Amino acid sequence: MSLYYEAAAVLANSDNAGGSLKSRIYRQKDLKSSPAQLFALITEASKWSTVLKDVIENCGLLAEEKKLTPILALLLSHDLLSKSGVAAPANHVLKLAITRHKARLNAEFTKARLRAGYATFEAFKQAVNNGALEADQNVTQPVVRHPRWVRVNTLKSTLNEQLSTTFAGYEKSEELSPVLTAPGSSKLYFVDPNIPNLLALPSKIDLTKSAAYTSGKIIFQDKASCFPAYLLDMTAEDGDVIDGCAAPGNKTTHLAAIISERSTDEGCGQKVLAFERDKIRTTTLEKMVKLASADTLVSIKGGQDFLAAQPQSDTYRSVGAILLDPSCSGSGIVGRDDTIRMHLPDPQAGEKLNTGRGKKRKRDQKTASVPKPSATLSLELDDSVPEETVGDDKVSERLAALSAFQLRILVHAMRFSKACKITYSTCSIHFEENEGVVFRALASSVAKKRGWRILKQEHQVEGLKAWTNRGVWEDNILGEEIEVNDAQKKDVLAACIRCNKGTEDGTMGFFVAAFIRDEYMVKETLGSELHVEAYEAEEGMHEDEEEWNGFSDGDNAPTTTSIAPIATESNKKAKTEAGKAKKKKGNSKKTGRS
Ligand SMILES: C[S@@+](CC[C@H](N)C(=O)[O-])C[C@H]1O[C@@H](n2cnc3c(N)ncnc32)[C@H](O)[C@@H]1O
Repeated sequence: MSLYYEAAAVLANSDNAGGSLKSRIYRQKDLKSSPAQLFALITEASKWSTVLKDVIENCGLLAEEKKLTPILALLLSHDLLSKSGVAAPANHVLKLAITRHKARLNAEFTKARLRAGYATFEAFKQAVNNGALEADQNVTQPVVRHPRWVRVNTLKSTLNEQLSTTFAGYEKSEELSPVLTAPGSSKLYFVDPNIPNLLALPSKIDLTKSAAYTSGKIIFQDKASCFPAYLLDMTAEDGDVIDGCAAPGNKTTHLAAIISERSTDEGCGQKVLAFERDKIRTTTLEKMVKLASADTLVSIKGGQDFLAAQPQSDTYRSVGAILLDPSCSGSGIVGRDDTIRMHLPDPQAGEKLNTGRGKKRKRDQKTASVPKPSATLSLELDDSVPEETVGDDKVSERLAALSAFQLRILVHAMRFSKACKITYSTCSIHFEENEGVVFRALASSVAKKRGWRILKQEHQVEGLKAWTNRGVWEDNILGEEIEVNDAQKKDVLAACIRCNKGTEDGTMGFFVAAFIRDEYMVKETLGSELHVEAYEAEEGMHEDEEEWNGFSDGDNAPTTTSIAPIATESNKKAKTEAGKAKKKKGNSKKTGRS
């Protein structure tokens, strides 16, 4: 089969294969053409497809050449009109079918160029490469696209080095908005003001082949996804940090980079302990950690369930901070704007032209007509490694199960003996998985006993303190068992950080909150771990928490959640304990004890 038949088969997708264009091509084992050649032909032809559609229709090509389908006509005319020429032997049936029309196609192409206002082919080509002919560029309001966020991996490079190498020749934008509306692959960058070493670039910039990307000096990571590691604000005194849900490793490598940047002699030897329950995703995590040169700082707990880690074990005695980014509904995830659109010629266009009525009139009618939706093929260009695996259309029915799991994993993190900082994040937009989990965790007896509280906005790291999009409240979700007074509600919501998708911030939908506790509470609870365990058993904490086995386990996930109720006798006891602790803190302050 020739290159053109193979490309047409991929595009027609007759076997209804899912996935991006790349995966459709690379999945085919019996291809005669090289996958790279197929990919290049399809992507290049798609860029020109709005022009070629008109050219082919105006020539009446499809009415005359019954062997050609709209897709074949488009691919062949692309190659015929480009310098490369048609890649087939001179007597090949497809080559004969297209070259017969070379003169007319050329003439129509020249007319199309002049109509579009380009004096030379080179100028026309440049405009096409910059996406100037994309349908969405013709509307009066510029299209806002999700930017390509690039984090400079400071374990291997610096922002300045990247600006003077990978992004040399790029223009600096002082605002994000020009990057969001920049056509095609314009060379423009914006230095993010909230997260250090983060750049925003126009969505279609392809850096996948750049040396910086292939060598791990830059990492593609959405801005919002950089919040958790940055909000944790690790210092050399914080000891080790656990990443409880690590694959594919964006936040793990970010944590490693922050630890390394801030390391002092005191912090020497600080580690990231990266748990990943899924064995296949562990492989991705390992690759990413290695590529980022974070392997000396990260100890991967591959195939291990964070919930099975014993918080009081000596192994975790030096863990002072925990980052938790558990599985969620993924409702905040935005598809990358890597879709290519192939505008196909109308097979009947030529027949209309040949009915004897004036060609010009027909052309005008055709130009004015709205293309049928079926005449455009849309394909995702690339597969990215999703941070989230859950992609289920029954998600709304399962929010309760997800939030029960998220609460369980967060409360588990709160049990670690020396941990004083936790960040909890999701790429979900649902209250149930976000603020709902935060309020429930704060109301748990573990949080109360161990002195966990929310990290208020005013105490957050500079770049995030300034972030204005904060937590939201939804009535009738938490249920009567959670008592939240207005002042608590206000404080906690102000401490929660939200990102919305499709806004001028250019982020995905995301949520993050941080919890802290004072070191004196660590000492208090360390001194009485046995008491704490007994206390939690008495509270029935472990029995109350339900197991969430993930969507892959079928439909047996629980649909309800239960947590330790807030207004019980035992909670009153917790309040008394907290009161005692407060008193002790006051005393310790007086005595100078830290
Ligand atoms: C949202 S993704 C994490 C994305 C990651 N933090 C990043 O930024 O690249 C959640 C991951 O947690 C893993 N996971 C879920 N439950 C877990 C558990 N109990 N222990 C360890 N890993 C878990 C999932 O397999 C999945 O890879």
